[in-house]
Amino acid sequence: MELETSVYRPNVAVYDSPDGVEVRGRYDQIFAKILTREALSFVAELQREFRGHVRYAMECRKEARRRYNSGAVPGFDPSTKFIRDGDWVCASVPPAVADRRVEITGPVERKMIINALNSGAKVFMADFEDALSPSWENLMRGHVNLKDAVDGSITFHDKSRNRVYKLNDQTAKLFVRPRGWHLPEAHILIDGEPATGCLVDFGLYFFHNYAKFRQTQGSGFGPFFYLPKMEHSREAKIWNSVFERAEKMAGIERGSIRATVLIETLPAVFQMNEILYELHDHSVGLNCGRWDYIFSYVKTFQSHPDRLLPDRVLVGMGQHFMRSYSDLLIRTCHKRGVHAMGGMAAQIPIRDDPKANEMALDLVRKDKLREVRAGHDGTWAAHPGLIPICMEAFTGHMGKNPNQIKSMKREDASAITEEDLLQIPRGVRTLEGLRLNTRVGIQYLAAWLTGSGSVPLYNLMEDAATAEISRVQNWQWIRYGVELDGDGLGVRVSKELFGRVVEEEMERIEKEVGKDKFKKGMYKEACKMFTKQCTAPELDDFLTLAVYNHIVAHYPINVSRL
Ligand SMILES: CC(=O)SCCNC(=O)CCNC(=O)[C@H](O)C(C)(C)COP(=O)(O)OP(=O)(O)OC[C@H]1O[C@@H](n2cnc3c(N)ncnc32)[C@H](O)[C@@H]1OP(=O)(O)O
Ligand SMILES: O=CC(=O)O
Ligand SMILES: [Mg+2]
Repeated sequence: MELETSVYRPNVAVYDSPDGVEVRGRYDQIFAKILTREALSFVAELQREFRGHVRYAMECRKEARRRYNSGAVPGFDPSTKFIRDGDWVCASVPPAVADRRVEITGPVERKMIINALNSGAKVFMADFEDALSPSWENLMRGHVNLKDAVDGSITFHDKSRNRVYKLNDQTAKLFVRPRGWHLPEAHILIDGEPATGCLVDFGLYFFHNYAKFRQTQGSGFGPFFYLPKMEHSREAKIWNSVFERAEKMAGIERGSIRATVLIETLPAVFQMNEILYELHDHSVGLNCGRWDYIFSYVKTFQSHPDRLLPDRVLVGMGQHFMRSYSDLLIRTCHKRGVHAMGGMAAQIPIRDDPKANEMALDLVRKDKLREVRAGHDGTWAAHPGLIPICMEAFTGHMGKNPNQIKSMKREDASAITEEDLLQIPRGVRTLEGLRLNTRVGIQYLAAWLTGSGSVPLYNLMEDAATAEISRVQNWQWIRYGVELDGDGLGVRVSKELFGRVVEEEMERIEKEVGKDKFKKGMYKEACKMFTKQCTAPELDDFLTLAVYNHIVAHYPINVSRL
């Protein structure tokens, strides 16, 4: 089916919402096939049953932050030692996804979904999170696209190239990543309050696709999910209950739904066993979400000027704290019988410069070889052009074995300590680091405000997670008047210096993108928002949450109640 959304005509049609549910997003006949009364009722049930738990979990995050801001550091929880020491395993891996050596990721955009499913990767993670700007249009089109993808009917006509895209016979297995617990969905009110974004993403996708997915993709299991940005196992416990609730509603076996949790916050690295324990029969592993993890390191230690990061480009997987995190994740997953997935190298193919392209591909190759040699069972690719390199690295090492769960136990990694996981990364801080953070942060935000959640910038993939690093690092450097020790100038970061950097980088952006695009884009608005966030007295928790209102488009309040 080709997706053609219709033109908005006020007051002619409304979504058929159940009691207590109000849809404030634009009406569209195509969206109405997703926002059915039954699907909205399911989302409302999830919201009503779990909103108290979510609220409590978010309060606990705030409480933990208060402790870290008063000097505490995260660590293993003595009260759950029995879980870490216990001899238990998760449910066995579903055969359909035993082999996940290369997973491609991307936003739930129509052409990209088809390209990703056809890419030759074993898995496609369709993203409502880091790679998506969660506007109403993007979200609803995303659901329409996924439904068409799961039932196999998805097509796309690229009119400019007169090219029709459709699915190959063999496609990647689909995982869906809903938003994090912290994000609301302001276009759907339940009992007068914005719904929890991830319950909307999960609920709508599950409701419409579970049956077909289990028949065609999951060989009796599924649907499959990736779960982002959790900070504690109590958040995994909520997901586990959501899954049980969904399975009950659908009348399918407990343990059908499977999820891989991204370990991408610093507190969560101390909770990996506990997270797997909570999800148990619903788990299919953990993944190293390295970019959010770096962001979370800065956020957790926002008030610890003795734990500053060096320039963003220097915080790679070679840093002791990053290597320890990935090694302990492998050890934990393999002890519990599930996949230990690697992460995303930020390099993407560079079309117009063969030498630079070769260097970028070589960095990806090295990163993937490090992962497979360490014992990871698979990895992420941001672009179809990287799949052959990732495949080669993993297949070269694993051969025909679908994974390394049994063969790479990594018992040596049991010795990893809290000190290893928290070790301060080494490297210098430079004015160029401050400039790059600023240039990237502003351009990413400008893209996000206009509907793009992942973009190529300076030959790297940038998404919400990578942009967050730029924002929080700038904030911390300004806050503590950090000395930029890497360029021999000994300059200290101040609001004045940052102000000058912003001005100069905006001029540079204008030159780079061209006057016309600069004028038509949202660079000035993005600059204002980014500057405000970097200089705020208190660090905002999330960039995308702080600016979310700018992409909320409520249609006439009375429309859904006519
Ligand atoms: C930290 C994290 O959370 S990582 C996970 C979240 N981030 C992501 O998923 C990023 C995914 N990747 C992307 O969004 C894109 O690759 C970008 C933005 C980085 C680069 O995009 P572009 O510059 O447009 O790529 P490019 O022009 O080289 O694309 C070439 C082709 O590959 C396709 N393509 C590029 N990336 C992807 C992808 N991830 N999935 C599917 N197809 C893709 C394009 O659609 C295009 O197809 P076409 O030739 O049929 O028109
Ligand atoms: O979601 C992945 C990350 O690296 O962040
Ligand atoms: Mg992430």
